Amino acid sequence: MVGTIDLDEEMLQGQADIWRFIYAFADSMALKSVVELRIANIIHSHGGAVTLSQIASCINNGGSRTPPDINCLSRIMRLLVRRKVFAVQHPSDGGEPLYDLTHSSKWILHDSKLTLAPQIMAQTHPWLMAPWHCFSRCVKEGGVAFKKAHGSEIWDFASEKPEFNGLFNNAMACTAKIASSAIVMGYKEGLSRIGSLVNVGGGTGGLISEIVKANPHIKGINSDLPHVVSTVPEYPGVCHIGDDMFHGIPNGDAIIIKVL
Ligand SMILES: C[S@@+](CC[C@H](N)C(=O)[O-])C[C@H]1O[C@@H](n2cnc3c(N)ncnc32)[C@H](O)[C@@H]1O
Repeated sequence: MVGTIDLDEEMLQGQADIWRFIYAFADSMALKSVVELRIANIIHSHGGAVTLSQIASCINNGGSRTPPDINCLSRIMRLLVRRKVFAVQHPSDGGEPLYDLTHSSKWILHDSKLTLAPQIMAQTHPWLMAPWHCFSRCVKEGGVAFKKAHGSEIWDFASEKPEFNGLFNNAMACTAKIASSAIVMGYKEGLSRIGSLVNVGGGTGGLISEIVKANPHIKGINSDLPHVVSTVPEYPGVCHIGDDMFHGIPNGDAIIIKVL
């Protein structure tokens, strides 16, 4: 048995840190719940700060006659106010607190051009959470956490499960959209000098389509695995090629690879 612990100030701080780590997942779970409930969109659609009752009245309960649990909602919102995802004002007349968006919650609006909502839904989904439970096995046995959790590599799993394929590709597409304007600006000069560009592992093609939109002289080629390109939308000036990059990469003047 390890010796007794001397509970001095540093040990107590150490204990507090461990409790914080134990419940660190609560932040992402609370975030997931407000994305599922579309709380940021509800506040946004009111055009300003709103009460919890107003928010609750707009939650889509899927036709259920049970009203949303405001007490539960208030606890989730209290945590996310603390994390600065939402802001709260307490009216001086003692009226109900008013909740508003912050710079963080503007990133979790559904259907916004720049949003991280699909990324939150993917990363907090049990499919993508399960591998995190396999870290110690990875240390003991070696190997990849995703395969330990699901029995197959992530890309094979995606090709067999359309729902996971969609969830993952939407998450990638939203982050590609966020980065695309910086890439278009950052590589402006290089892009002006090429006639064709291949995005290897380009997912659903959002990045290459933005590059081609800003540089219509470029022929864009989006290359990814067949189960990904079979679901992608058409973009003017972009063709999609479904292949394994280890078997070959389509010809082009230049290639771009982002997060592979
Ligand atoms: C992490 S995602 C990134 C997607 C995109 N590049 C982005 O930044 O949003 C990795 C992509 O690589 C693709 N990929 C994985 N293995 C591949 C392979 N062997 N050949 C072609 N694409 C592959 C996946 O299907 C997926 O779309």
